[in-house]
Amino acid sequence: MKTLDDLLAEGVSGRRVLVRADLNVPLDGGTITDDGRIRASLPTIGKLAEAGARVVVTAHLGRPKGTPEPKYSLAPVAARLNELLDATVTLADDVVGASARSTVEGLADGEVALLENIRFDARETSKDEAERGAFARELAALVGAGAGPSGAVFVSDGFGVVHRKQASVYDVAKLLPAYAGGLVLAEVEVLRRLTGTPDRPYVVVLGGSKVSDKLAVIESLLPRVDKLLVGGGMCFTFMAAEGLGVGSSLLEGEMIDTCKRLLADAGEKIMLPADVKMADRFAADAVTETVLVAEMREDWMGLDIGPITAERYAAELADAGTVFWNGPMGVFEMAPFADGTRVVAQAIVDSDAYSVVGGGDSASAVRALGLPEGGFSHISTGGGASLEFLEGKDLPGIAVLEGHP
Ligand SMILES: Nc1ncnc2c1ncn2[C@@H]1O[C@H](COP(=O)(O)OP(=O)(O)O)[C@@H](O)[C@H]1O
Ligand SMILES: O=C(OP(=O)(O)O)[C@H](O)COP(=O)(O)O
Repeated sequence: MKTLDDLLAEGVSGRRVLVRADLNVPLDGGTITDDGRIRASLPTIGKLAEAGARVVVTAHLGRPKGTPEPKYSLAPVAARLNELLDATVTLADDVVGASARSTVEGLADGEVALLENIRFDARETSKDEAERGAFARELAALVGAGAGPSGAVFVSDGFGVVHRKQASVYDVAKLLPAYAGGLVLAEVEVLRRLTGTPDRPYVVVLGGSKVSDKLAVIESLLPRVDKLLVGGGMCFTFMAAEGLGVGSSLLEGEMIDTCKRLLADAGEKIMLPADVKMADRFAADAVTETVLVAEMREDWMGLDIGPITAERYAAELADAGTVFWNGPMGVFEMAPFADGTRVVAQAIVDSDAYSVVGGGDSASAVRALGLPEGGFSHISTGGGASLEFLEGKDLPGIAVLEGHP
């Protein structure tokens, strides 16, 4: 795999470099509530700009449906990048259209362009390879796909998206000389430690809201771990599989049978909540009640694990040798539903385990709840990406850099 250092050694002055970054930060309206992913992307973009490259950054924000939507504009991200980088950053109004072309054309050496949200074009995430390929060709053409030592190149630095077989992550890497960025390399190096022979017990904590993505990972992860603690939006599909009513909590109906099978196969390995904090609506000032899981209210939703559960999970974590945590235990962004995440995160900090936290929102929770970042061995920018890496899977965005897509 060729790396950013190889590219810098070749020389990038005056060359156009397309960088795929993961700048998918949490927003409250137009305000970035945690800029961790932007900061994590600075070294690669900064080194390229400093070396005189004309840097074209591409990234996504949220999950728009393949058309421009103002609330998913990268404008707040461009503004933050401008503040943090020692280089001028210009945001194009579109992805590969007239604005993108003129912005890229207008770049001087050492300047940075940010293309609008790459997911404003439906071809980015298409399952149809030909469609994705056509889009990737437009992206490559934008930076001018000329071969040779002065030609355009691609740097893959969005670790949080390397598990996605998408045009700007995967297909474009086949069209331009492709290099692994510093962030991707650093993340992979740390996570390798967890795929080798992790210190036991190896405890994985799973929560968050990307339920179907993550349920799919559990099957291959289970044989590798000693305990799986489930919380967040993840737990209700398991509870439904146990025959419990979960009210209007997050539920992945199509995965109930999978959860039944996982529970039957895993025995004691999977731990589920004993109690849940429910709310009458999804709001910080909702009416709340903490109930045992057998007593969940029909028209209410579970927005946090309860205190009995949090203490049980904390006790498991206290003795762990290795911990991987992805996904908040509740809707920590609203104070009444932050306790479960706080208790679990604090237990990880207090343990002597080698601990990795992964995911945009999980990392943001660590900072928002005031936990010491140094209390974790590593804070990864990727949740789904690190989970799939730990499964032992070949991630498309990395395999393509290694030349065996
Ligand atoms: N019980 C729940 N119901 C709905 N959403 C939840 C629940 N628990 C946690 N969440 C939400 O999950 C989101 C994070 O999920 P996810 O994207 O999977 O995590 P990460 O970004 O760390 O990988 C948070 O914004 C949080 O509000
Ligand atoms: O936020 C992300 O992943 P994560 O929530 O698993 O950490 C990445 O930006 C990938 O986003 P996606 O899951 O919409 O492809």
